[in-house]
Amino acid sequence: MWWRVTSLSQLVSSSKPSLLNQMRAAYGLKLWQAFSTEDFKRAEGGLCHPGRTPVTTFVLGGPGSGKGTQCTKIVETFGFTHLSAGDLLRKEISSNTENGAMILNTIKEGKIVPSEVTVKLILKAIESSENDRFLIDGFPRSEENRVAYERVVGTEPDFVLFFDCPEEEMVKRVLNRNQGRIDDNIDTVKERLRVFTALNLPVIKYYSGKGKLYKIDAIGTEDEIFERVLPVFAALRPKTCNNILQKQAINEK
Ligand SMILES: Nc1ncnc2c1ncn2[C@@H]1O[C@H](COP(=O)(O)OP(=O)(O)OP(=O)(O)O)[C@@H](O)[C@H]1O
Ligand SMILES: O=c1ccn([C@@H]2O[C@H](COP(=O)(O)O)[C@@H](O)[C@H]2O)c(=O)[nH]1
Ligand SMILES: [Mg+2]
Repeated sequence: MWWRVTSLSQLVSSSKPSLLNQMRAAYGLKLWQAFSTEDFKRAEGGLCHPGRTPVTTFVLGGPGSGKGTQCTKIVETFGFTHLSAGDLLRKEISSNTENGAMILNTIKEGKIVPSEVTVKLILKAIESSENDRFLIDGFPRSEENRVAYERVVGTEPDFVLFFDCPEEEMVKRVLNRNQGRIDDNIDTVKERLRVFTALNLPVIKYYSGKGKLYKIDAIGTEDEIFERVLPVFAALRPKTCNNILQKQAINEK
């Protein structure tokens, strides 16, 4: 069985010195500005300012499994910044950027946008944030995405949540979502499920093998599911919840 709940002692972030960090220090560049498409292929790792070691969590699961819903709750309770790869891509469409039309077609078809586009958007969002803990929702979608992220960023996620939901329930949720999403229709959902099984499950399996995966049963009410998520983040409390603890201490005085 390849599902394995990781030991809590592994929730420690790591950083690597990198060529790009040195370049950025020298030229005042943000990492996402520092590579062109060509550079992207050979970029070395390195995400943040020297000494900045953000906690990153990938949040995975099929379409409609409840990733976004649970991320909202995690943000409220544990002060993470929620970066939904899908939302970042949809913003490109609504802002009419150079990749907007390509992204729109890819999402309509339920396929995966090229890694260089998505990784760049994620890096830009991380680097624009003051926070040091991030939920990266709906990414990586494929092994190719994963390898591209790790090559550019230079670190792996600290841990990975996987919302495990039966297909029938996912289809029901997506078709009832009512948020006007172009991909919330039965044909696109079928393709998204196919892509999830073919390309995303191998990523989930990879992190399971590394002992980084937390598999969460995604059936139940939103609150019941959040109860299952809580223990994963409770282990991070001393490191990641200083603000919350400080606020509590002030209020208790
Ligand atoms: N536990 C739940 N029970 C029933 N409905 C839920 C539950 N959690 C979320 N939903 C609803 O299901 C729909 C999909 O949820 P959500 O958008 O969080 O999924 P997602 O995994 O982010 O999907 P996608 O990958 O398509 O973005 C939403 O309308 C949400 O309100
Ligand atoms: O890393 C990513 C994330 C998303 N996409 C595309 O966007 C849609 C919608 O994503 P959600 O996470 O469900 O909001 C997805 O089906 C892909 O087409 C992507 O290509 N890469
Ligand atoms: Mg979502």
